Amino acid sequence: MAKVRVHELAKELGITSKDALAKLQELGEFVRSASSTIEAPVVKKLRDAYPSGGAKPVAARTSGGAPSAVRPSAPKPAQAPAAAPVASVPAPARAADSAGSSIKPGPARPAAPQAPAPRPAAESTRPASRPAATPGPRPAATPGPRPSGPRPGNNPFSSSQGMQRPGREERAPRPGNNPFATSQGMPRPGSRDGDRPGGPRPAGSGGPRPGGTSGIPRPGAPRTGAPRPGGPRPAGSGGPRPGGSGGPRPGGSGGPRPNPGMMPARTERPQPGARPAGTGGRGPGRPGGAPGGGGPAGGGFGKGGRGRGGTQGAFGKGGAGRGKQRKSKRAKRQELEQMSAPSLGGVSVPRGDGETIVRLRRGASITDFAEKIDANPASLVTVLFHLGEMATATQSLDEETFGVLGEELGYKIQVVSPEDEERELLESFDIDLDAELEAETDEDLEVRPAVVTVMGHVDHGKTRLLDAIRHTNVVEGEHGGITQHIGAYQISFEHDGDPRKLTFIDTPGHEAFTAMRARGAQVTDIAVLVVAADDGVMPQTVEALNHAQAAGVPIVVAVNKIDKEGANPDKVRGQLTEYGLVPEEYGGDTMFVDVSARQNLHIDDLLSAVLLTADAALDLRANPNKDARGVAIEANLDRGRGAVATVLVQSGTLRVGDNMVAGTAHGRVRAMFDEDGEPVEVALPSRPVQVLGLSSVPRAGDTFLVTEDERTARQIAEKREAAERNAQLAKRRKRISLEDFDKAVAEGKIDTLNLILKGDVSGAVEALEDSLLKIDVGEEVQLRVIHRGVGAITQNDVNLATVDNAIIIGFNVRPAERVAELADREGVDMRFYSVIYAAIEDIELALKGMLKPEYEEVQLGTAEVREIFRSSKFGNIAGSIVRSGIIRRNSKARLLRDGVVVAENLAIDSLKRFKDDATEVREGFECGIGLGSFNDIQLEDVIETFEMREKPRV
Ligand SMILES: Nc1nc2c(ncn2[C@@H]2O[C@H](COP(=O)(O)OP(=O)(O)OP(=O)(O)O)[C@@H](O)[C@H]2O)c(=O)[nH]1
Repeated sequence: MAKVRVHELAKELGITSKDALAKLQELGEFVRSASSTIEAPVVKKLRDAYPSGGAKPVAARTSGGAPSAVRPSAPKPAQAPAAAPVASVPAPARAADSAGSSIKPGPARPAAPQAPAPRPAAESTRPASRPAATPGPRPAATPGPRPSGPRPGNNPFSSSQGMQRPGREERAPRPGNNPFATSQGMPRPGSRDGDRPGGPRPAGSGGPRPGGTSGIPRPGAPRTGAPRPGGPRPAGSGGPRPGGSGGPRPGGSGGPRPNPGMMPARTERPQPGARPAGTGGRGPGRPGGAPGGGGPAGGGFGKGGRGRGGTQGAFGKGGAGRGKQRKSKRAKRQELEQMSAPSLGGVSVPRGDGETIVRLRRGASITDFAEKIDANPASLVTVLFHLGEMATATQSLDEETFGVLGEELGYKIQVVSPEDEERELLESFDIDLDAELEAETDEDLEVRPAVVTVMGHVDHGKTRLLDAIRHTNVVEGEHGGITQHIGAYQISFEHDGDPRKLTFIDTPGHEAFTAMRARGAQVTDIAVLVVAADDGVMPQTVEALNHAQAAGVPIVVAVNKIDKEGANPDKVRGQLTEYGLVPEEYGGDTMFVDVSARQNLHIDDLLSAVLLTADAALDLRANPNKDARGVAIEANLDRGRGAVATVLVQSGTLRVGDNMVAGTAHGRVRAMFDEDGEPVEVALPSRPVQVLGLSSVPRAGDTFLVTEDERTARQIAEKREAAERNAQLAKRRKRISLEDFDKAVAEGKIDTLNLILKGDVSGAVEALEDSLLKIDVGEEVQLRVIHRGVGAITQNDVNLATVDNAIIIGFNVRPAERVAELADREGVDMRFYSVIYAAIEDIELALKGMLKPEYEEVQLGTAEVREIFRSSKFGNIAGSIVRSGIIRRNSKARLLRDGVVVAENLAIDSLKRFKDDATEVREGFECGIGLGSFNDIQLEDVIETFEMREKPRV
């Protein structure tokens, strides 16, 4: 939003630019040239000086929040204390009081109470309709201009204003609160602040980093999520905390209205090509961000820099002394760009050309995006809000949300997928697994044993069957070792006269299977589905079946317990036909083998069936002549031996002494053991072995690989850990939800709505499924119930939903506590119903793209305004005390006066505790609140904050 330039205003007032400039100087406002822009209060001053001039309210033109371009004259000889309420508090007093109030009483109070009559010029932004609370006349109403005399005002930089005190000589230096004025300042015993170049504390000095360097980009430096030099940290915010304790954080506050004209704080010599400091907190395309570090301690919240400063008081501090002269071409250009930048939701953001690709890591936040496009994160939050999505600047967003935002702004956002992330990670270590596989020829590949998982309903004999199979091992007993459970084992047996091997995952049940799949590990080649012939198909049979089918793994059915009375293998065959497993003898392609695990009946037949199915359906070959790659099956921490992991080699050969990384664990293989506890020197593809020597315990399903040296392994592990942390953050948002299902379909992301149905009784689940399947879904989408079951929603359900992007429907059932947490972490949408029709209606609406989320307002907290710090640059800052709940930055807000809402649709644009940016401030504490461009704040106003939360459907 453009600000008024001197010549424009002069024209409006019917005077020449020269006159206007002269008058401004007379009024104590140094403005460089006729084309300089001026701030509302200065405009007001000039208007007041020419009362007959145009009466168009200029404040409205600047109310859009554009930062000030006022060039206050510097240095000023003396100034009024009116707008600098707490600057004169001696430093020790501030320190002593640091735990409590940031708004000091006593001598630090503004002089306003002494001068109730005229209102400061800055208040001219107040809507005219408001009843004037001040009884005295406003300056504007004063008949006749007062050309040169000092007048009450709140411009701390103006030499010609200030509250005149009786008995004081007008121009004599007086103790004031502008630490940058050469001729004033509360004398401090022993203080040499005034002598120090750059003021008492260089602006934004929050730590040891020189402000100048904070703007230097590091080309090619990978971003790990941590703040870095050249990143979004604002000028001089050198504090160790991300975001800097002193400076405006990328969250967008702290430097709510940065001054475009100012150069980076503390950057005496701007470095060519250096990124302007203060990126995080500044407006699009603006150079300075100079308000930068919140460092100044001039007021309750900060002090000024040298020579000139923005706000004294709450957010106050000055920029570098010579900023004015240093308004570079770039600064001007950016100012111009900003003026012409399109705005959405009242904010200006730099736009892409629709082709610009922005790559973001998983778990990236608006701040990360803002950094890439050089925008103000707070503006992006606003834009996103106008697009119907709510997020804070630092909250991790999912790809879809970024997509919406990017599209609006003309950027193509690519969120790096987990696979790409892993690939890129490995590529950075010169490891390219895909290229490795592609380069393999038939000569390199050798047959490997199939990897089998046994699944089935509880008590149908999985464990017993695994035992029976293990005992068929023809080489068993050769080593005389004690058989032990290591999570997997390999057997050798003869099939059609050939010696063959099979590897069994020895953790029966589909839990492990799904957990591994959820981690992207496809370990199993074939599933053996155990069904007790006397019991038939049971809920977990179906669940296991669904899991195997979802993974596209061929199934062999073991009809167990045929020795038992009442065993009815045919019934099992018939039942499973209904689930798509048609026995060969019925003309299907699934092999059914009747066995008795207890009596060791037909176990060989079962193994043959597994082999035949594997040979028929799968190409089981791998290259053994390379470094090993594989998956961790299970792991535990052993007191004596440290981390013990059972890994399955999938390709290559694993050797003792190899350096390996498994998930986020790394180390050197100290020793390997097989399932008989025998030491192993080498492990070929499909061979499970127990490995000693890892730094920590990997998770089941973590992939492992052998690296050239230990350092590489460690670095990969560390990077994976960082990536995982980020991914966790991103997952907190829903993967797929009913509300955005149609959007996902429209974007071609999915074409099937996968559902998992859980209910309290099977009748209800069936009824629900029947009704759902009857919904006319149209041609573009499909509805698939990938699993249904009776009972509470389990971890497995969530895992399955994670893998297959499904939504869980709970009918009269709830998830266990930890399951709800898991779902939340994984971003799985769970919905609960107690009326079937409600569920059907929601699904129907979702399929039609008509299910919109419902939001309700939830109050977060209230704060009472106790002090108002006026700043021509940042607008008014409400020095407040939190009366209830919490005040959170970026949250929505409204302003109440005497219980009546006087302003809606506000946002906590900036939030400070003392000089530091705060994310939130709790009840009982004081803080400085900036409401963006909204300035009509009065003492005792109540700022109420709230957020819109999605209403759960019932
Ligand atoms: N008669 C008979 N009983 C069997 C057979 N197989 C297993 N059982 C018995 O069935 C019971 C359950 O067997 P498990 O092997 O523990 O079953 P599971 O499926 O592993 O059970 P969970 O681990 O609880 O899921 C045990 O008492 C076994 O002895 C069989 O072929 N015939």
